[in-house]
Amino acid sequence: MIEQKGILFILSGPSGVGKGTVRKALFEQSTDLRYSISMTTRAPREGEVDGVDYFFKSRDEFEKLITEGQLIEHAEYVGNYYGTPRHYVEETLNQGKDVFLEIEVQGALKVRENFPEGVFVFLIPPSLEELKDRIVSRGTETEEKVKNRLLAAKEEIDMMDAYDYVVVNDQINNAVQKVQSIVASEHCKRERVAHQYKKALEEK
Ligand SMILES: Nc1nc2c(ncn2[C@@H]2O[C@H](COP(=O)(O)OP(=O)(O)O)[C@@H](O)[C@H]2O)c(=O)[nH]1
Ligand SMILES: Nc1ncnc2c1ncn2[C@@H]1O[C@H](COP(=O)(O)OP(=O)(O)O)[C@@H](O)[C@H]1O
Repeated sequence: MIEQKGILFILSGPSGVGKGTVRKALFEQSTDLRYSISMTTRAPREGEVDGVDYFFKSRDEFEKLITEGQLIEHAEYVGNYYGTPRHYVEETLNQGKDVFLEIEVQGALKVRENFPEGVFVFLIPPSLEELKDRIVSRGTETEEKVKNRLLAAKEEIDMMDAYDYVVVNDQINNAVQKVQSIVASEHCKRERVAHQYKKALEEK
């Protein structure tokens, strides 16, 4: 048996850029990636299922998870906590399977501290005007909140340099294809297959 850890992929970017949309489209196609379902204190939206979209927690439960060190990272975002479960991510990577996180920017920067070998992908909008249109058309924010999110987005876009890859979300399918290319290219980079051949030859 060849022991090889899986790769941790992190998709991040400003609010409203389309992270959720791209992630869902990616997972609708066949992929070997394992999606890490986050914990949150936000209330479920219509149609959302506990354990599928998120693990929905009370604030007390969430704070307990933080103190127990059960989260790799957590962030407070628009009044709610969001966090990545440690056990699932570490266990899955140790089984040699790739894990995919879709999280906001503060959390992604924290993941980088613990998983420097992770692959960080930053999703950007084709333009700030387009980002504004997407946030407005989603219809989940008041005018004031749209303004705040755009201000935050400008600061977040400045953090682009901290990432390994930048993907422009012009068309969903283009963005999904680019993410898939990144996954493929990272596999080649780490020479998983080459490594396996080498090992197999050594064992002969
Ligand atoms: N830091 C962090 N952010 C997360 C996590 N899970 C989801 N998010 C981000 O939290 C933000 C809010 O998500 P959500 O409430 O589902 O609303 P959305 O804005 O419609 O995607 C999005 O930017 C998600 O990418 C997590 O585990 N940690
Ligand atoms: N490539 C795209 N072209 C047009 N609209 C998009 C695209 N990607 C996402 N959207 C729309 O933009 C809005 C924000 O997307 P969402 O996935 O909720 O963003 P995020 O998860 O980054 O906050 C949604 O209404 C979504 O349908």
